[in-house]
Order: sequence, then C-alpha cells, then structure tokens
Amino acid sequence: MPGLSRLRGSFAFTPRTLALVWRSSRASTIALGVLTLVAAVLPLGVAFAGKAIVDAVVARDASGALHWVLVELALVAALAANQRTLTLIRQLLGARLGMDINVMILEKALTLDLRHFEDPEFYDQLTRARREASFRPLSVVTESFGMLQNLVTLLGYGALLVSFSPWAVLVLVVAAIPATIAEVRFSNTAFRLRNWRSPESRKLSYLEHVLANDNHAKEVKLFGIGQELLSRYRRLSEQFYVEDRRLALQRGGWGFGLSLLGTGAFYGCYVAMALTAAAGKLTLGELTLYVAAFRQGQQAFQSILSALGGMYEHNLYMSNLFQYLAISTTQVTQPRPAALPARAEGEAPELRSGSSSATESHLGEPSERGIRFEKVGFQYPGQSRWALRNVDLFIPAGQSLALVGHNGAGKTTFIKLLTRLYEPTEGRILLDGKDLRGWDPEALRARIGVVFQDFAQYQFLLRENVGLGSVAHLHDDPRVHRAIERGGASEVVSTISGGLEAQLGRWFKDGAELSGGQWQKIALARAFMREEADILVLDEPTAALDAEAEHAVFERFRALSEGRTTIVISHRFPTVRMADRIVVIEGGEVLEEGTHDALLARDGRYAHLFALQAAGYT
Ligand SMILES: Nc1ncnc2c1ncn2[C@@H]1O[C@H](COP(=O)(O)OP(=O)(O)OP(=O)(O)O)[C@@H](O)[C@H]1O
Repeated sequence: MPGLSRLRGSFAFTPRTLALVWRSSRASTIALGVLTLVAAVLPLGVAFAGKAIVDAVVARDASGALHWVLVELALVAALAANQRTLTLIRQLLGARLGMDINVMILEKALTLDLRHFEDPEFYDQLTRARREASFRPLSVVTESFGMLQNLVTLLGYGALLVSFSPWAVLVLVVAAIPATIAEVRFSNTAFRLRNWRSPESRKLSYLEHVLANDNHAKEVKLFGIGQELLSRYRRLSEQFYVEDRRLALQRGGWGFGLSLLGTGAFYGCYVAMALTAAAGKLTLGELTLYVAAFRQGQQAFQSILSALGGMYEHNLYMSNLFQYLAISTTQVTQPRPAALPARAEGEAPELRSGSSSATESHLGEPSERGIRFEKVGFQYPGQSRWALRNVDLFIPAGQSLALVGHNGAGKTTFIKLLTRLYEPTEGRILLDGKDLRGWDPEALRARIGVVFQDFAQYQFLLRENVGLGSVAHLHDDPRVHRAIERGGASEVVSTISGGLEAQLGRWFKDGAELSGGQWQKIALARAFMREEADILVLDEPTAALDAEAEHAVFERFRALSEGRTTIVISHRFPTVRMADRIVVIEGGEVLEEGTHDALLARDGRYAHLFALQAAGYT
C-alpha cells in the first residue's frame, strides 16, 4: 500500500538521525525528552483546573474558585517556562548539530577521489547534503519529540472524552485524516521538485558566482556580459518562483479546504455537548472540560498527523545526507582482463611482445628503481573516449623527462594516473617495481611533488601558501625560506610587506594580490617544500612566466633536482630540450620518444613542432 510505505518512509532514517543527535549532545537530547514530556502533561492539568474553576463558581465556592485559579496560574507559568527552555535547548542543539554535521560532510569530502569532484551528479549530492542536512536532523528530533508530546496529550484528552462519548473520539480522529494525506503528498512533491531541479539550482548558484566574484569581474565588465548573465539568472529564478508558487497555492488551498472538515467536526461535537449540558446531563464545568478536551485533542492529533508529513519530508532529505556519507571511496582497482592478464603482486612478470620502443626490454621487477607504465589505458568515468591508450614507458629513477603534445593529448591525464588521482582503466603503473595500487596513498604522495597548471592560490598567509607543501614543516622557517628561494620567489617575498606572515590574495583584509607569474613562483616554492620527494612533476606551471623566466626556473629546477626523477610538461622547446628524454603524446598514445637530438634527427612530429616554434608559429 503506497500510504503505508510512505508512513514507513517517514521514519526510515529516524533512528540513524536520532543517533547523530545523541552523539552531538547527550545532555541536550535528554533535556529535550524530559521537557517535552512535561509540555505534554501540563495542558491536561490546565484543562482540569479550568473545569474545577467553573464548577467552583457554579457552586458559589469563592475560596475553591480562587484556589483553582492560582493552580491554573502556576501551571500556565510552568508551561511558559518549560516552553522557553525547550526553545533554548533546541537552538543550542541545532547549532551544535549543524556544526557537527558540516564537519562530517567536509571530513567525508576529504576522503573522496578526484573523480567525485569532477562528476556533476556527485556535486548535486554534495550541494543537497550541505544545503539541508545541517538543520534537518534537528527537525527530525523536534518533530519526533513533538509527536510524542502530542500523543501523550491526545491520550489524556481521549481518555477524558471517552467518558462523554466514544463517538466524539472517533470523529476527532477521522476528520483529521484527509488533511494529513494531502500534506504527505505535498511534502513528497516539494522534495521531488527540489531534487529534480538540483542541476538547475547549481546553474543558478554558478551565475551568482560569476556575477559577484573577483575572478570574473574583469571579463564581465570588459565583455559587457553582465546583463546577459543577469537575464539568464532572472529567467531561471522566475521559473523556480513559478513552480514554488504553484505548489504553495495547491498546498495552501487543499490544506485550508480539508482543515474545514476538522472545524465542522468540532462544531458538530460542540452542539452535541451543548445539548447534553442543556438537558442537565453535564455540569457546566464538564462542558468546559469536554470542549477544551475536544479542541485541544483535535489540535494535538492534527499536529501528530502533520508531523508525520514533516517527518516524511525530513527523512527524504536525510536520505541525501546518508547517501552522501555512504559514497564508496574505493576506486575501481581491477584492470580490464582483455588488457592485461591478472598477475599476483611480486609474481615474475612475463615479457610482452609489441611494446613500444618506449619500454626497456625488461618489465617491472621488484628491485627496479623507477616508474613503469605497462599497457596503460584510461577513460574518464562515463566517457567512451580513451584519454590515454597503450602507454608503455619506463622512467628510470633520476631521469628527467619532458612530455610534449597538443592540447588535450593526454599529458595531464598521465600525471593524474601517476599521482593516483585516478587509476588506469587498463594496464598498470609500477613505482620501484610495485603496483601503485599496492602503495599506501600517503607514502606514495610523500614521494611526489607536483605543481599543476591550475595550481591553487590560497587566500592564506605567505608562509602557509608555501609551507602547506609539507604541512609538518609549516613552521620550519629555514625550510620555508629554502623552498621560496628554490621556487624563485625570493623577490616576491621582498616586494610585499609582512614577510612570511603577509596575507595573500584579495579576499581578506590587507591581502597582497600577486601577479599570475608571482603566484606561480609561490606554487613552485610549495612543491619544493617536499624536500624528501624524489619525483618532481611540473605540469605547465610556468605558463604565466615569460620565456626567459621559465628557462631560468627550469635551469634552477634541474640543478636542484639532481638525482631526482623529474617530469615536465611544457609547450616551450627551450625548456623541453633540457630534458634527458622527451616523450611526444598524441591522441592519448605515445607517438615518439628519445632525446632532443634523436627526435630532430628522426624528423617526425617533434621535429615538425620544433621547426614551427623556431619559426615563431607556436
Ligand atoms: N575530468 C575529465 N573528465 C572527462 N574528460 C576529461 C577530463 N579531463 C580531461 N579530459 C579529456 O581527456 C583528454 C586529455 O586531457 P588532458 O588534460 O590530459 O590533456 P593535456 O594534454 O594535458 O592538454 P593541455 O595541453 O591542454 O593541458 C582531453 O580530451 C580532455 O577533454
């Protein structure tokens, strides 16, 4: 039955949510439970005192009436104090919970793979989890306790009403059901609407970001694209508004119509009670009590039912959070069987025919020192195109290698695989004879220092921008200075005031903004913080430097990288030719490889590109 499964759905994540809340603050959760029970019982006392007052008045018992008025006053005061404390605890618990859950979300983000961040569906999930989950858990708790409170109140009023007529209890219950069913339905629609348009919401946030962000301000102004983007923003938000309005109107209309049923039921019972009292079968006090019991019982019951609707909605949102937290972070580790026969770690590798000339005649042995790509192929998740294919390559330890190729040839992908940001779809990569998948990720990354073309510009202190290259040495000043010098950033440091403690970037007060080339030098310095790393990779991090500066950087880089393996990606031949060995990648495959002179002599693609650049065409 769909109704029943919805009802079950309303509570599916409640135990896990309550566990989250319990872990956040036990004391607050217990206090919330106790105060909720008090809030459930006190109104019964107030109603009973009301009856006693009326009865005392009718019996002309002044002191009795005064006594009960004082009792009622005390109960009402207690109720108000209880309510205030409840609100306070809810606020505190809500703040604590929001904090804890955001930390959980970010902690999870740290364990995710790069592929997750490059996947739009994952992004939607993350956005949804962050948007809703910090306040929904508290709503689940408040709603659960609220339901308990109303249930106790309802049972109390129900017991009172039964003595008037069991029919009254039945009418009270039945009249509230249609409105509840409608509420659950609308909650469901609201959730689906928001989930369904989640990609559109991201577009909206992105437009906001472009229109109000320092990175884009120059282009937005100079290309005059502000109005165009703003009108896209308007169109999208207008569309959202229309959908939301339709839903709100439907929800409001149905809610109002169906609540009339409850009002009708109340007045029907009121008439019955009034007639019974007029016939002398009820005292005035009993009439007052029953009317109050019916009205408040009805309210309690409606609250329970609408809380059910709310719970259903909260649970749908909580499912987002739990799904996000359950994302598997283990990468696909099995190479495709067709590509390479499975082989146990350490087992003697057999020779394979058809290896490109890039491969030395021997294959990975546990004792070899260097990086070996064995028939490596890679497709980005969800893509049928091979970004890399049939890559067979051995880079002996200490060698300097340059990767050359057109845009989109697969050079960065090569680095992403080497640094295990992704794993090969087929084939395998070995470091010192051991499959990368067998390496502890921490140990592997400690050995590699990388600067990507889209390196980060942290809006942090200068010390942090450099020192974060080796967090453990963030406060090791001599090391930070050494790294700055090696990255060629000494003149950057001398031009800004504040030295290592200077704030960089424009986001925060007194931040010094650097030029593109200066940021690159800082990024290089960050890589040089990894003094223990024996593999250094520069993926075009010098594109913003002028040719002369780039040449200087690479000369220094080479000198400093003595004995280390270096891999450099560059489109500039003066840089490329310095490498011991050059690999030309085209369409994801290794096309040529050799020294600069050997490749020129071969007169192939490399020689062609070199001639173009020498003639000033690239
Ligand atoms: N995250 C990704 N998802 C899907 N495809 C990608 C992704 N990153 C790169 N690609 C595709 O993989 C191919 C190789 O890209 P890669 O970044 O390795 O090229 P590149 O040689 O480094 O280019 P450039 O010189 O422009 O930096 C390209 O066709 C690109 O479109």
